[in-house]
Amino acid sequence: SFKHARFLLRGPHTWVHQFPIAQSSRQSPVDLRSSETHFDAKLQPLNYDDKATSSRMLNNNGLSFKLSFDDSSDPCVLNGGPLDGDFRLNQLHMHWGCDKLPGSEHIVDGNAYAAELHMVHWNSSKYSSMQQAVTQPDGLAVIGVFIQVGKEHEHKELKKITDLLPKITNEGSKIELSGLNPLLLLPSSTAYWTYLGSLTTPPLHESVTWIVMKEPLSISKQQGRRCC
Ligand SMILES: NS(=O)(=O)c1cccc(F)c1
Ligand SMILES: [Zn+2]
Repeated sequence: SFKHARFLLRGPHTWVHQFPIAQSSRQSPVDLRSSETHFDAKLQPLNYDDKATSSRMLNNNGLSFKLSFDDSSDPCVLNGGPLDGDFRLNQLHMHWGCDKLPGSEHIVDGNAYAAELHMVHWNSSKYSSMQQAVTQPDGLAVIGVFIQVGKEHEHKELKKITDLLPKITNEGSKIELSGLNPLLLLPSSTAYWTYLGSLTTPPLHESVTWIVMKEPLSISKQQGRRCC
């Protein structure tokens, strides 16, 4: 939201003054060290029950974009994986760097990616809105998908988003985007890491079950240039 945008400009090291939770126990992002992960046979495959058709793309803070979904009617529902119950897709957004600077929030064995897509869902089995769920320890599930700049391979569904970026360069500008299928934004491999964490930006609520896909998506070099 706008009121938190100014913290993004100051950087994470300043957040602890306003948000002491930044020093707490389940803060995200983390460095995912494969040697410290373990296979959990109880984990189910991720499942999307339905595919959202309508969404609104917004340049939410001049630094990034947010694609908001209508999670009241025709919800896009995620379940399975580490989740108990249904989680409705509320918004998706991306964190990116610029040119050679990586922008992913999670890193894997110390390596960062060019960008990271976040698909934010709230627990509609237990709560009645995103606003109510966002402060609860089992309130949110965020799927993180790493993005690397590939050679030719342009990810079709992601292209629907990056092609629109030049149209929302100003803060607060909005554009409709219908027919996006979040399922197609997931990589072909369903392998994922999962851990209990938090929002990665203020207000840093410790309400997120993170599901980080192991396989990155690729975007072409010129698509990546639109993200600067
Ligand atoms: N970057 S993130 O942890 O997905 C996030 C930050 C703030 C609000 C939100 F709904 C999701
Ligand atoms: Zn995010």
